Amino acid sequence: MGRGFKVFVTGITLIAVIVGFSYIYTMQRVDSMTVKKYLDISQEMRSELELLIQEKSEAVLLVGLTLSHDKTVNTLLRSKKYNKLQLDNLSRLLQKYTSLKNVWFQIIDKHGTSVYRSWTSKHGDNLTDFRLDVAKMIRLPKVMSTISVGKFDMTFKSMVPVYDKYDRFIGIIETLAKFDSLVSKLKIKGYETLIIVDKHYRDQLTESISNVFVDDYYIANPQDNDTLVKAFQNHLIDLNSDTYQIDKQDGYLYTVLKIDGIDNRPMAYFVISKPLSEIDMSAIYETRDNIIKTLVLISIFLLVLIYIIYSVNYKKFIQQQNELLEETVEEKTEELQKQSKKMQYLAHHDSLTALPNKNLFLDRLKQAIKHAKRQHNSLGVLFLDLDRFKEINDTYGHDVGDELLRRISQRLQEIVRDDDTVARIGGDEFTVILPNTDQVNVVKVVEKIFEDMKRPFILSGVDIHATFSVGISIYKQDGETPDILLRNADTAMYKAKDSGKNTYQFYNQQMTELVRKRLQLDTDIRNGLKNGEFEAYYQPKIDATTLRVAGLEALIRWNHPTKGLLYPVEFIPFAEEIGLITEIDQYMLTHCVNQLVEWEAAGYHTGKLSINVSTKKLESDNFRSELYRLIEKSRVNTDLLELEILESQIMRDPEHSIDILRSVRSLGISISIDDFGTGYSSLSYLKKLPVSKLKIDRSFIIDVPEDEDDVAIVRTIISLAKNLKLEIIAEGVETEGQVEFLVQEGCRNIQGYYYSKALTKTECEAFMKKHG
Ligand SMILES: Nc1nc2c(ncn2[C@@H]2O[C@H](COP(=O)(O)O[C@H]3[C@@H](O)[C@H](n4cnc5c(=O)[nH]c(N)nc54)O[C@@H]3COP(=O)(O)O)[C@@H](O)[C@H]2O)c(=O)[nH]1
Repeated sequence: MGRGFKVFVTGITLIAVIVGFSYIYTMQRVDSMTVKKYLDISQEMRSELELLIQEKSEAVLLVGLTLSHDKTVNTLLRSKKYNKLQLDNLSRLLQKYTSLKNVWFQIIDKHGTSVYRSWTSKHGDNLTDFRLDVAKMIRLPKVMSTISVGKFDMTFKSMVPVYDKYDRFIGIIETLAKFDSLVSKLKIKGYETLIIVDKHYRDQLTESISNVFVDDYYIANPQDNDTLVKAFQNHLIDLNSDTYQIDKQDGYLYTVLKIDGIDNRPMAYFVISKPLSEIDMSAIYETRDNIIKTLVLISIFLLVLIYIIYSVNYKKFIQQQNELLEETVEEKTEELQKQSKKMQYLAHHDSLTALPNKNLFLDRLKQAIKHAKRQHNSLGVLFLDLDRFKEINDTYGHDVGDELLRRISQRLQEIVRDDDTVARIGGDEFTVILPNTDQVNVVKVVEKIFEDMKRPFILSGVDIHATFSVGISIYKQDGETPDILLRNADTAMYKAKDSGKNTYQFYNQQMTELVRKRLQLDTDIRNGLKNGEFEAYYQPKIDATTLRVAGLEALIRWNHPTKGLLYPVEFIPFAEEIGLITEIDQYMLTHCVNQLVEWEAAGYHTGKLSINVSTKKLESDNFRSELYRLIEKSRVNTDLLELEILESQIMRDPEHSIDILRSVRSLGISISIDDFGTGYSSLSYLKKLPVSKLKIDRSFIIDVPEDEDDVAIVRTIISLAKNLKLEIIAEGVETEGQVEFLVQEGCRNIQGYYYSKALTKTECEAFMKKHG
């Protein structure tokens, strides 16, 4: 897991914890504030009630005290004329002018007998028998203010002793008042009040006013609040609770003020209520909202902070991950490439010798064929089968056999060129691709192999001689596809086996012979050049009008040690094919230039001596420098030197030929186009070529002047030479008619048997003396 992600998770967790704790704190804070609010309201309601009770008690006491000093009351008590008392009027006045509603009076004499009741005419009954407070007052008269429960209801009560002028106790003024005003005053303050008398007064309230009891609890003012009565009936109000109570069902807050009686037992309960909806909770909600707002702001701040830290870290993390990924991808790619290379290598190579196997061989052969096709070249396929390999295996064991195969493959690779492919396609079968080659060179490679195999392989201290039977197929005469070439080489290999092993065979039997001959020729030419078997013959060129020598053409002859005198046609084309023509040309150039120098020195009239040069020689890298050196060394008169180049060879690459011929021309040497008319010269090139002479090919001369077509061709060539201001010569002239025709047409330089064949040096010297 990245650092950025850790920061993110930690941050979110932190926010969640903060939000959680803050929520709990907020709720607790709201709860405690609500509790406090309810407690305050509860306390306020109680205080309000207590104050009202106190006020009411004091008011009732004050009325009692005032009456105790009233003369009429005093007189009446002393005279016992009680019926004269009219205190109900006082009740009415109080109701009218004060907040004291429903006030009653009772006058009790010093013996405890009720002598007057303002609410009834009943009197004369002694109260000490059943009223403890009255008995107490009689014994010890003193002012008493209390709340008490009678047989009608619960009331405020004051008892004030009355004294005569001699301070003798003569009676008691008892003032009674109901709670109505108190309830209505609380209502004004927004509180509903239910006054409940404890159940142990149940029996005492024989003439109860409200007549409503709930579980023997007397409800003093049921008419004031029906909801409260029902809540009490439904036990939603706990009378003994000394704190507030919440009635969520009806939406009220209750608080109970308990008042004990004179006997210290619970006497009455004032249930004060306030609708929850009227309690001002705005301060609490405001505080709650402020806390939430602060919380939200802190969370947003933390979120932003975390986002910034996270994004910074995340970018780093992504970058690290990318780098890591790149590294991993690179490593894996390298690994895969290595594995793939290894797999490819194994799929394409022989495990014993590490040589290409058959698959790779066929693939390489396919490529070589494509290349040969494009370049118009041939290629050779060798199929080598070890002779008597089974015997070697059986005699020396498989390990030696394997080692032999390994060593053979090493040697084969050393013998061939880098471009060649050696493959092992079977137990003792090897194949070789020799691109861009011909039959002769193929055989040379095979013979090199045979030569190398003459060296024994020393394995486990034993000299082992290995020989091969080799089959050869050549693209494209023996096949144009890898399969066919391989199959034909294989077939040829079997022929080689049948021919007694340790030999090679071309797929085409005649070719084997031909190649053998050519190979022999190759060796012979090299030896001939070394041994001075080649000789220059010279054929005179005659000016038919003067019959004098106009020039000489050097023509090669080969004094073959076994075959006698050989003409160029028997070896020049082959020498061109295998590249030896350049050495032959060099030999002729050197030899003829020196001969020319010699003849000139001797005073022979040679005219221009023309030497045949192949374009291979012309195009060779050092041709110009060699020629230059030769001229320098021999001090030959280059005006007497002419090179004859075949038209067909020039026209293979005329642009290139132009450059070379120009450089030759710059040395003062003339250039003649040989066999003109057969090489399809383009007139535009002809104009550009730095040549000075055209030689009409013998094939056009043979049938003139009889053949009209040849006559027309010869005329055209002569006319072309004239127009291009080139010299003209005809070759292969054998008859007088041909001479006459040519002279008549304007070609006076004649070469041919009519005048002379090619002559040896001595013969030529004699000819020149005669026609010089
Ligand atoms: N690169 C080199 N090419 C050479 C060289 N020497 C010769 N050649 C090439 O060989 C071609 C054949 O030459 P050759 O066999 O010597 O024949 C020449 C003449 O003997 C023959 N000739 C001449 N007159 C007649 C004739 O009246 N009748 C007839 N049947 N043959 C005749 O023609 C050959 C000369 O031809 P050309 O060279 O075209 O003038 C030869 O064509 C050369 O291309 C060499 O040293 N290097």
